[in-house]
Amino acid sequence: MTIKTSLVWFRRDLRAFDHAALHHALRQSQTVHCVFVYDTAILAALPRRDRRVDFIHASLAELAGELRQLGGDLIVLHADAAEAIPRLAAELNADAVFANHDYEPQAIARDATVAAALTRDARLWFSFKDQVIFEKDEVLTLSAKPYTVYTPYKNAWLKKMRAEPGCLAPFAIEPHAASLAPPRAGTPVPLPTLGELGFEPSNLAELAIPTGMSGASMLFEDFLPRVARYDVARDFPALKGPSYLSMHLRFGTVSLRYLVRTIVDLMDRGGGGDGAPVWLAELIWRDFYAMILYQNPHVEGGAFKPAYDAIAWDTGPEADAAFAAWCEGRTGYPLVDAAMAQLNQTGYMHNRLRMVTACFLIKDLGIDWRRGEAYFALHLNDFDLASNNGGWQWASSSGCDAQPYFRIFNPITQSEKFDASGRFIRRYLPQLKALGDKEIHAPWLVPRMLLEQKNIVLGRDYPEPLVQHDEARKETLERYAVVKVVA
Ligand SMILES: Cc1cc2nc3c(=O)[nH]c(=O)nc-3n(C[C@H](O)[C@H](O)[C@H](O)COP(=O)(O)OP(=O)(O)OC[C@H]3O[C@@H](n4cnc5c(N)ncnc54)[C@H](O)[C@@H]3O)c2cc1C
Repeated sequence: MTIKTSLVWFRRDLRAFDHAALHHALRQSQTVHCVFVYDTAILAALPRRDRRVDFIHASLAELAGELRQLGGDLIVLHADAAEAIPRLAAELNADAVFANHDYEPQAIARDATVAAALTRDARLWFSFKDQVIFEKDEVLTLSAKPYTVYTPYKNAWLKKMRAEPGCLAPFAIEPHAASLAPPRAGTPVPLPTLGELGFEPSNLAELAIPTGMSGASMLFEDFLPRVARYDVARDFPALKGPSYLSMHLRFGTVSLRYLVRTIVDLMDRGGGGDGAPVWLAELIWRDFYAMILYQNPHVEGGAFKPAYDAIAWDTGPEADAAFAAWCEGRTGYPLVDAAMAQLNQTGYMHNRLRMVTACFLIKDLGIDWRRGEAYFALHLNDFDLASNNGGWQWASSSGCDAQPYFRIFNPITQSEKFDASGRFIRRYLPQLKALGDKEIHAPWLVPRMLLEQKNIVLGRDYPEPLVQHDEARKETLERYAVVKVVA
């Protein structure tokens, strides 16, 4: 079928290469327009200084530039996307709109609204898998059911990837770029400024967080020589262990197919050491959680295992005060507080620390995991509903393949093990700098006199611990007794 005019709607796929929707639109259409919508339905809930909006803003400038290099253009709107896309399709007289799949419940509902409006206008809606390698029900158990346990899912995923190598093939853009619609009369229109969108610049540039396709490529180049040691280095927050690509995967400034292809090729050539398969396994976790959310939309707001919804969490002013202390990094547990400072100052948090802080909120403070999930959603640069929910439900033991409810991280032991010399803690809690490597993990255990010598007064320079871990642990085991029978 040849379509006269199409519109490609960019969402979480801000790149001009290896792009499923753009590839299909170009191959099937005579003329292809491209659009990105700053969706007021999403932006309304965000703080006015948001690194993600900054990131999108910078990444769109690069995307628009790339599309122009290819002979096309990027239309950028600031509107309610569900109304704006059918309206723009009508204005352009587009016969079809192309986009890539999204698996979040609100996005699925929005896309259904757009598709219905297009159909009413006798236009077509096409969407494609792009942000994951395998989606929906592509990886099923032998009894044709969705997996709920990660390791067998991973094995089936790997087997399918080997059996169908085409799943990693790139969706070429350049050879088909002649179909891109040239800039319309009166264009290029300058992209809206952050101010015009109602936002202020965040500290993204100050943090030197690389943006756009070039930023993603730079991070991956930097990571490749380190991948062989990823299996070890990834657990120590003071080290440059992981790839820092999560924000790019979130906004699609990098192609997941390219990442997987590169790592698999490396492994096939005997490279990548012990780290490459571990890193690949993390990318598979991402597919796994996207599949879990798609198959079980009830996880947004409720426990994957419904029995866990019966747990009574602490509420009221004391719980609110404890939650505020956790958010602001004032729990008195240095590793937890340093991790929260990292999140609050940079929007990133190391994976080990996401586990530690989540576990602390739920199992030391007795606070509903959904409150922590929402806080992360607001502050994480890489916030992704599926992975964030999966991570929180893992920590609260309510998720698929979660840690057992009786497994409760000891925040001091975690600190001694994964930040033994306190390097990470000192980076974010300079007021504890003077403490020794052994003392820094639990300052309240350090004799007062010694603290005084170091000019540290608990309660003045750093908080007393909010709870005693051993007592909190006992309370948590009692709290979880309601699920014991079904766990
Ligand atoms: C409570 C909690 C909340 C989380 N929230 C998010 C979130 O909102 N967005 C997000 O992308 N990740 C989330 N994660 C997963 C993980 O912490 C981050 O993906 C990782 O820290 C990002 O850093 P990186 O890119 O350097 O990762 P790397 O270690 O380099 O891993 C490479 C990529 O694999 C994927 N990945 C790694 N670990 C996981 C995982 N456990 N689950 C799913 N995908 C994974 C990410 O896309 C990541 O960019 C969460 C984990 C927990 C425990």
